[in-house]
Amino acid sequence: MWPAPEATAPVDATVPLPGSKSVTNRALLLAALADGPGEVRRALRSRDADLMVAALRSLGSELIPSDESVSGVDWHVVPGPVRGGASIDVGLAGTVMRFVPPMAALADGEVAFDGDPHARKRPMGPLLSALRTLGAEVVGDALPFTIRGPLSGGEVTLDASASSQLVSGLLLAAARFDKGVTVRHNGPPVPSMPHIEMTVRMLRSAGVRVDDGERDVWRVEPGPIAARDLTVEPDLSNAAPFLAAAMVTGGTVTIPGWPQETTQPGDALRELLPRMGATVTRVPEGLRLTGGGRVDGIDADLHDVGELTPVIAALAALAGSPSTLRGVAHLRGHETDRLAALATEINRLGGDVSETGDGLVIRPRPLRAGVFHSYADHRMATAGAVIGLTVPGVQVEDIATTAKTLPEFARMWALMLGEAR
Ligand SMILES: O=C(O)C1=C[C@@H](OP(=O)(O)O)[C@@H](O)[C@H](O)C1
Ligand SMILES: C=C(OP(=O)(O)O)C(=O)O
Repeated sequence: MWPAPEATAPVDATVPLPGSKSVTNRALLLAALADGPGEVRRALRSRDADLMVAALRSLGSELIPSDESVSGVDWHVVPGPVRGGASIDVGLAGTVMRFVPPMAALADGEVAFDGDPHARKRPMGPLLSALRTLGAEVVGDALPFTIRGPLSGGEVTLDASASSQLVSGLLLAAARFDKGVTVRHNGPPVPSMPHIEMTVRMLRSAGVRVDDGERDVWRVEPGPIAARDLTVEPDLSNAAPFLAAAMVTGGTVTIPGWPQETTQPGDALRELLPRMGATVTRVPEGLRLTGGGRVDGIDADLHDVGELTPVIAALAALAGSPSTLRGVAHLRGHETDRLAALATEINRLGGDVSETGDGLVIRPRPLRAGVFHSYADHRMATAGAVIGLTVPGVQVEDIATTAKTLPEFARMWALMLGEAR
């Protein structure tokens, strides 16, 4: 149990954030598939990133760290032929469970995958069926499963409405398939499209030809993936709880190094948080948010930026008017069923949250002390921390689960509050 610190004054802090999980894990995998040694700088060090590093090493690449500090690590990556015989632990990392199997299908031996208990429930079926269609032998439709390549590539249709990562995973390794790949989505809209855009842009930056001109169709041409020297952007989704702290305390938080242009969904905070009453400006130091002393409810479709939902829901629970969050049915397949978890935990503290088919309706009520469970979900834990800023006596269970993407969270939170004025 972590007694969530209450804010005694408006926060006034600059919060440097480590690298993006999504960029780090794509960059490492592309470096391991590249045509020569490359560098991934200021990479995130966290459970999900460590699992990716271990997976790539067990498939035959060398990853050598240098310049390691709390803000990240520089990796020198020496790609090797993709080899079978490995057993890969994906933990609870969507980026490992969906991005590594298509790469493993390049090996001509068997590769076994398993993960945390809840990882076995996360959607994998459409990706594993796609790998079968493309020529791999796959045993299993969810974790645990085994893959035996090599596959040849070609055309495949899948329903990616459960997760954009099902598409990203296929695209990331596809230039190394003999025939490349054409992926067609057929089903309800794909969530988290900015993450597919991130995949496409990172492939193009590595010299891979990608055609995404037709809606829901992606074509990756076979060819080399160029070795690169890449610096990872700060994780903008992990900016959410810190920016939220400025909102609920009527303070100011500055995030250094906010990119001018990015495919990270966290960039949508610049638009969403002003709709909830914040003032957001770009300053020479980075992105600055100032809270107005009160939080407004919001009606928002978060389909493209689902990973922001837990912190937005926490803010909504502390707002002065009701909120409706829509378009996020796929959050039921995230680290936990996030819609059920948010409703249960906010209601446990005296809130009034109901689940809809694709989101949440949140009617603010005065909240009281109690335990906020995190369900092994880093973003549930940070949502609990936000609520605890203004509700005395909130205890967040398993704050250590923030290590999935931000191992230093509790220390950074204390540091931010220490800078309160
Ligand atoms: O490709 C990625 O890096 C991610 C894609 C999204 O997954 P879903 O499409 O499953 O929401 C996002 O929620 C996740 O945190 C990271
Ligand atoms: C959904 C998330 O993670 P994952 O990469 O495991 O899907 C997330 O970080 O919010």
